[in-house]
Parts: sequence; C-alpha cells; structure tokens
Amino acid sequence: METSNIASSSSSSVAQQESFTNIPPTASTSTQPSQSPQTSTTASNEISAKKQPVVLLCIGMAGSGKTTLMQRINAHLHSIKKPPYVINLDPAVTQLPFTANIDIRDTINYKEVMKQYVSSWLGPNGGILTSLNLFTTKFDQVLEFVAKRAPALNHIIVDTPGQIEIFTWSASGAIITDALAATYPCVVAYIIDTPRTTNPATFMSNMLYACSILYKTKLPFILVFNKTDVVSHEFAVKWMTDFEAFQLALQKETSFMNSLMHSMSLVLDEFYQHLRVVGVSAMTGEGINEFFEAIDKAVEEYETEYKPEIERLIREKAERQENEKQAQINKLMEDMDVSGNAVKSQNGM
Ligand SMILES: Nc1nc2c(ncn2[C@@H]2O[C@H](COP(=O)(O)OP(=O)(O)OP(=O)(O)O)[C@@H](O)[C@H]2O)c(=O)[nH]1
Repeated sequence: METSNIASSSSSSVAQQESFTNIPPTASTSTQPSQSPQTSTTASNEISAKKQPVVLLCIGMAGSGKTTLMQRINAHLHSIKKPPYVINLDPAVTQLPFTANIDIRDTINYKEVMKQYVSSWLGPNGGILTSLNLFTTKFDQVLEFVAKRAPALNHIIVDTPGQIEIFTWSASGAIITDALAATYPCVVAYIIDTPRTTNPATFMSNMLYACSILYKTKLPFILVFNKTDVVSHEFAVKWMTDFEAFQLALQKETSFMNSLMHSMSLVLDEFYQHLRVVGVSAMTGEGINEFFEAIDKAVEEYETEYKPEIERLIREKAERQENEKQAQINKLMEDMDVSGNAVKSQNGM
C-alpha cells in the first residue's frame, strides 16, 4: 500500500498535516470495525467539563456541495483568525481545495484497496466502504491527534464520503460519529442541493433521508440549503413551516404516490420541529454568518439536551461492561472453586 502525502496545491490556507501509523489494506483479517475506539480508554468515556471545540460533520448527497462548503467554512474561520482542524474522510475525492490536518487518503489508497480485495469483488463503493473501515480501525490515533490540538481549537470540521450511505449507514460511520460525540459537542450539517430539491417529491425524499440520519446519529442537526446563489431556499422554508403550502404543491403532482406523500408529509411536520434551517451559497459565501449562528444554537442544544443523554448512554455502557466483567470473574471463581474441590476430593482431602 502506498503512503501518499497528497497536499492540495490550491489550498487557501495551510493546515499542519498529521502523519500516523500506516494502515495496510491487510491490516486486519476482518475489515469491519467492531468496537468504538473510545470504549478502549476510560479517559474519553467522560465528556470533559472544559470547553471543547465543536465538531461539524458535513453530510450530504453526492454533489450537494460538501467539499465546497468545507472550503468556505475553512476560509471564513481563517479570516477571523480561528483556523479549524480539518478532517477528510472521503478516500475517493480527487482534489481537495483545502489542506486537511488529517486526510484518509494519506493512509489509505482506495484504488489499491479495490485491487487488493479483488477476491471480494469490490466495486468503487465497496472500495470506499472498506477504506473507511480500515481507517476506523486506527481512529483512536485520530482522536489522540485531535485531543492534543483541542485546547487551541474552536472548530473541527469533517468532510464525509460523497456516497452518503457509506458514512451514514455503515458501522464505521457510526463508530466515528459516536467516538467524536462522546468527547466533543457534535453537530450534523446536512447539506442539500437546493436547485435539485424544488420538486415536492424530491424535497420530501430528501427530508425523509435527513430524518433517518437525525434519528440514527441522535445529534443536533442543521439543514443547510446550499447553492442559494442559483435558487433561493425560501420555497423550502415555506413548505416546512406552512403545511397547507406543501399540500398545495403536492396537489400539482399527478402521481399515484400522492396519498403516500400526503401521509408522509404529516409525519415530517413533527420532524421539522427539531431542525434548524439555513440557506447558504458555498460559492459566494452568502448566508455563512447565519450558518455559524445556527451552529452556536445547535451547540447550546447539544449541551442541554444531547450531552446528558450521551453521558447516560456512556454510563450505561460502562456499567454493562463492568457487570459483564464481574460476571466473568464470578464464573472464574466458581470454576476455580469447583476444580479446587474436585482436586481435593480426588486426593481424599
Ligand atoms: N452555484 C453553486 N455551485 C456550487 C455551490 N457549492 C458547490 N457547488 C458546485 O457543485 C458541484 C459539487 O460540489 P462539491 O463541493 O464537489 O460537492 P460534494 O458534495 O463534495 O461532492 P461529492 O464529493 O461528489 O460528494 C461543484 O461543481 C461545485 O462547484 C454553490 O453554493 N453554488
């Protein structure tokens, strides 16, 4: 496996790249990570009381503008002298317009992974997923790098693979998300290609997807309508706040799916209550201040609502592990006792 140091030539700002143990594609017999990195250390099992940087997970369909928005966020934070820590988790991206502190491509060559796992018949998506799985096996190292830098940081921004399901529906995605959220306030920015969402059916499909990610990640969520320089996101805000307006738009559709869409829109009405919505143009920078205001509010929400729940889950998990450990010790003691008695009786004692 190659260890390439792919630094972007067009970077507007230079971040210090971390280098860590190479991960060969044959690093593990199973490429499916099974345990969250934070479960192996007790230190990160508690969410630190001191102020931590915000982790912003940029998730969205291919082409929605994740990378361009990352570049915009990066440039904005540099301009206010608060450079972020940048993590790229997309092994297949060909060019990044910014330099990442941690770049999955520095340790994993996904084309090489596809070749080496040829017996598994990996296609491009299988290659990306396997690359992410391999990277996740070393995510504890990433956490260590981040922890060292954390005191001087305000934001950690994370770009995810274009094939959205590879991050949102994989064990690796869940492990990475949980590991970060266990230590830092974590916010999901779900990026939507606004011009491609003006059709009510497409809009609703996108909202249903967002809904599934919200319930999967259980993290504060911002709906980011991108590309507002092409189409304003006002229609979306209207549809989300005015049920009748969306119903009216749906009526114009003459699909046999209308009644299903009508029922689904009722469900989504509840989901909209849990969201923050912003319109941005990653291209022009329009709406970027509102975006950062939404992040601040999402962090407050994380502190008051999400953090106690995450801490409760961590405590429960620790208790469960402790109970299991105790049960194993008890079982061992019993076995030793039984064999001890057995040995004694054999010796006529
Ligand atoms: N007009 C306009 N175009 C944009 C904007 N943001 C991104 N784009 C364009 O949309 C296309 C996709 O942008 P990317 O940033 O590569 O999108 P992505 O979500 O990272 O794409 P994947 O890596 O394939 O998932 C590019 O041609 C961008 O120039 C925007 O705010 N306005």
